[in-house]
Amino acid sequence: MLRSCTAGLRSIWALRGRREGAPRLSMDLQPARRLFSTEKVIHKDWALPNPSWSKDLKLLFDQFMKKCEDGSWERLPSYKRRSTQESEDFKTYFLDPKLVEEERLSQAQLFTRGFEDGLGFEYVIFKNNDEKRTVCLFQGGPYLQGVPGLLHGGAMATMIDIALGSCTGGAVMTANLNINFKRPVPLCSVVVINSQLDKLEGRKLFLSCNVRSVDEKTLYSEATGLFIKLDPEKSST
Ligand SMILES: CCCCCCCCCCCCCCCCCC(=O)SCCNC(=O)CCNC(=O)[C@H](O)C(C)(C)COP(=O)(O)OP(=O)(O)OC[C@H]1O[C@@H](n2cnc3c(N)ncnc32)[C@H](O)[C@@H]1OP(=O)(O)O
Repeated sequence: MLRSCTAGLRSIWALRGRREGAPRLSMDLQPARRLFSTEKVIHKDWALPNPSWSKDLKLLFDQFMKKCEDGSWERLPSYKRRSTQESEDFKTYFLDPKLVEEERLSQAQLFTRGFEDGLGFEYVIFKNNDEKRTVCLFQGGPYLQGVPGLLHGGAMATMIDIALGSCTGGAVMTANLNINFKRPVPLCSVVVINSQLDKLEGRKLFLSCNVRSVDEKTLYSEATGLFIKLDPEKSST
């Protein structure tokens, strides 16, 4: 497993920088072109295959894309940054302007999308709206190591949080996350996170998920989460 991971790393480094394109632009470019390139990076959809994806991940991706054809499933796009409108909406709930400098905020990005291709979180989420459930395909790269050769539990927790959150829609916050780690996840392997909305009670959304190997034989983790719809009348900070 580690050998294939090293081989993967070599090709990852060879490809390094190609995905975003923009950072490789030389500094003598006109400001307008730089701005255009930056915009392209911000609006790039990261939930699409790239050369670091393993055969398993690509195969599962293709299977779910087929399921999307009749409209029962949809692939959720994933961006590094929220749109200006979304950010403004969220600010009304909890962002005290005194807490984060505007300049810092302009640099903010979703941390799961902050790694080079294949080194961190590679994932895509498919949603079935009628059944109120999602399937997240996740390949955790070598920079997410905890115990040597294994995925860090915090990285798994992050993906579980995102997978459960993707079942909710709208402005919510995680209030409680409860995870049972049953088997360690090999680094660079692909896991499937099946999440569902179990119960909606006022502003409270109760969700659960399991994390399995691609062949479904290994149950890596089980988790439950409580998400709370934000109340526009209340500030959370
Ligand atoms: C613009 C949005 C765009 C969305 C796009 C969607 C795109 C989908 C795809 C991407 C998905 C990404 C997901 C990302 C997920 C990341 C989430 C985080 O990291 S979040 C970061 C990590 N999270 C944080 O930092 C959250 C920090 N915590 C908070 O901000 C607040 O505690 C709160 C907002 C969670 C609730 O506050 P508040 O609104 O004042 O609510 P109350 O106190 O009034 O309670 C209401 C009800 O809930 C009960 N209840 C509450 N808590 C618990 C609990 N723990 N245990 C049990 N119960 C609890 C409470 O008893 C009451 O019940 P009842 O009496 O009605 O029966």
